[in-house]
Amino acid sequence: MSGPQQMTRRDSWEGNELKEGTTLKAADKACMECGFFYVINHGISEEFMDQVFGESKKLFHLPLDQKMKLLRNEKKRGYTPLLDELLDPVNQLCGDHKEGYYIGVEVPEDDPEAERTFYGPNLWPDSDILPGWRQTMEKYRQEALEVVRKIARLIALALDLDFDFFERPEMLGKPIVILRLLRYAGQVSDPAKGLFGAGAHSDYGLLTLLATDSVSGLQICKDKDARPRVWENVEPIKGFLNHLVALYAPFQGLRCQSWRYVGAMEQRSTLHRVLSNGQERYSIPYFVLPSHDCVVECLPSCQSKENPPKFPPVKCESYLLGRYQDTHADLSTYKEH
Ligand SMILES: O=C(O)CCC(=O)C(=O)O
Ligand SMILES: [Fe+2]
Repeated sequence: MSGPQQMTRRDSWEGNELKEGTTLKAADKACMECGFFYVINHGISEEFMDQVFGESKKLFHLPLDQKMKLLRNEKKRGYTPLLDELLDPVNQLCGDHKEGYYIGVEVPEDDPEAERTFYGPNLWPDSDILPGWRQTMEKYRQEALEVVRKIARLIALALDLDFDFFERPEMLGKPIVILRLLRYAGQVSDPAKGLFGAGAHSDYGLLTLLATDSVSGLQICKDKDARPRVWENVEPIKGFLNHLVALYAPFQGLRCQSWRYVGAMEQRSTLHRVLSNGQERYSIPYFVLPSHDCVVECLPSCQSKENPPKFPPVKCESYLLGRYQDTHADLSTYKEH
């Protein structure tokens, strides 16, 4: 039997016991009702978060030709220029008004694992230009993964699974993680004209941990099928500068069909987008997916004869690859650079 009491006994959140499952219930409710929740007291210091944002800013403020030398490669690592990504082709006139930088799991070129689609060496800015940059990002990637693991335990318990369900080797044992630095340049969004900081989309993984600065812009739509769609602001929380937003992205079968929001979203995480108000804005989503070979299918605790799986099983690697191909510009577009 798994449940709140077991979580209290076996684990704690940085020393704060999960009293009578209060945190568990809150996370469960947040996932059920909207798929987004704030995470505070997560153990990553405010000072370090400031450092990570500071380093991100330094990278984006490099001259464009230097950033283009780090243009994303076939492994989806490196710099993505303004307009590179088009998340909502139906409603967007052009790509997102944001630039980004992808950092994944670091696997040396000569390691056989580097052949995996989403593993391999990262592209790092020259340490003469940005000293300590790589170390800061690697440290953040590590610390954020620990936070994700803890949240995954809560979600497992909420789904009535063993608390370590997501820690199995094919899941978060060898996860695909993608740390992405983002900068919204401040071009004012205008939905009526099809101009967005980031077009409406659902994330693709198991969980996204999103760090934002204090500039507004993120919005969610709890029911993507409602017409007109209702968009709600996800404001940075005042008084808790150092917070993260966790987006439970119920990756295909990791979703629980009996959960209201999953029913509403059909298969993906809560729809969200970014509208820019003219101010420069920085954010750092951290996408966590299971291993390449994980066959993602409906959880046993979420199906029955009356409620059979809605989607066929899919391999994590193929699914993610498809989503990237659908949303990013063809690399040949940048050939002239
Ligand atoms: O910048 C944000 O707040 C959200 C970014 C986002 O949704 C994404 O990159 O998937
Ligand atoms: Fe997203």
